[in-house]
Amino acid sequence: MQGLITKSTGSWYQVQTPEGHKLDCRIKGKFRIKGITTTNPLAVGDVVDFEMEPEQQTGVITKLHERKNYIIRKSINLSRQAQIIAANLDQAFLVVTLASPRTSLGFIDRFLVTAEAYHIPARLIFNKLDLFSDEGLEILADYRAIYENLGYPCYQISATKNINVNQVIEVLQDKTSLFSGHSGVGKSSLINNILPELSLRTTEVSEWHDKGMHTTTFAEMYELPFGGFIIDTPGIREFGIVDIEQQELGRLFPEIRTHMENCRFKNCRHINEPGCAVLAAVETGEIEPSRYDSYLSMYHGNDTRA
Ligand SMILES: Nc1nc2c(ncn2[C@@H]2O[C@H](COP(=O)(O)OP(=O)(O)OP(=O)(O)O)[C@@H](O)[C@H]2O)c(=O)[nH]1
Ligand SMILES: [Zn+2]
Repeated sequence: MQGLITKSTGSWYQVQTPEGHKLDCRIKGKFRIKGITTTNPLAVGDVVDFEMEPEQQTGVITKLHERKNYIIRKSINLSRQAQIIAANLDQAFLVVTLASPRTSLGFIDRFLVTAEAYHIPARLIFNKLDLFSDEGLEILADYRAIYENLGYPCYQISATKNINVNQVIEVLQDKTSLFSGHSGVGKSSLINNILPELSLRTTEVSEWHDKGMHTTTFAEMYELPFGGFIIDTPGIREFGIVDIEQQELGRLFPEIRTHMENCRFKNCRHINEPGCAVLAAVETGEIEPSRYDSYLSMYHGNDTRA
C-alpha cells in the first residue's frame, strides 16, 4: 500500500493513506540518499510503500518513492550529518517580521539561497502589518521592492487581525507548502488562521507525546480542506545547504547569476577580481548591497569549512 508521511519522530512515522486513514509505521531495512549522510532516513512529505504488521494496528515502511526535492538542515552536532526536514515541496514560505522579533536581511537571503539550491519556489510573508508605523511601512516597501524585483512574491499580512491572509491562502491550493521563520514571527498564528480546525489536531499531538515521542524538532504536515498540505517547521532556526561548492553559490542569487556570465574570468569569485561584472553591478546599484553582503558572508562561511 502507498502512503504519505505526515509526521515523524525519527523512529515512528505517521503515514496517511490515499483514503485519508492515518497509521503509525516503523521502518524496515535501510533508506539511504546518495551523497549525504542523514540522521533521519525519511521525513514528512515522503511517499512510501508500507505493509500492515500481522495482528497489529501498526505498519512497516518497505519502500521510499523517489523524491522530487527535499530540504535539509545541518545537524546541531558537529558530525556533518544532515537532517531532512521535508520532501516533495512545491513552495516554501518564510514568515518575516521587521520588529519584535526583527528578521535580518541576511537570514532572509540564506532562506532564499537554500530554496534556490533545492529548486523550491520561495515566497516571503511580512507579518504583523497592524503594528507598522509609517516609517516601518517605508522600510517594508523597500524590502518588497528588493525581493519582488528578484522574482520572489511578497505578502504583507496580519495573522491575528486577519489582513491579507486570503492572498496567502489563494496560492496554497493543491500544493505542498513549507512554512518557516524565527520564533515569535507569528507562524503558528498564521497556520491557525489558515486552518481553524487545527486545535483539533493539536490534541493528536499530545496523544503522540503520550507515546513518549518527541515532535519538537520535526516538521509536521497538515492537510488543507481545499486541497494541498502545509508543513510547519517548529524550532528550525536556519536551513543548511550541504555540499554547495563556493563556485556554485553565485548561481543561487538570481541577480548574480544574470551578471556573472560577463565576468572576465570564468572562475571569478566576484570578490576583488578585475573585470568582475558582479562588482560592477554592485557599484551601479543594479545589485542591492545587502544582497551582495549576504553573498560575501555565505561565501566566507563556506570558506571556513574547506
Ligand atoms: N500584533 C500582531 N501580533 C501578532 C500577529 N501575528 C502573531 N502575533 C503575536 O506574536 C506572538 C507570537 O506568535 P506565534 O504565532 O506564537 O509565533 P510563532 O512564530 O509561531 O512562534 P513560535 O511558536 O515560538 O515558533 C503572539 O503573541 C501572537 O499573538 C500579528 O499579525 N499582529
Ligand atoms: Zn565576477
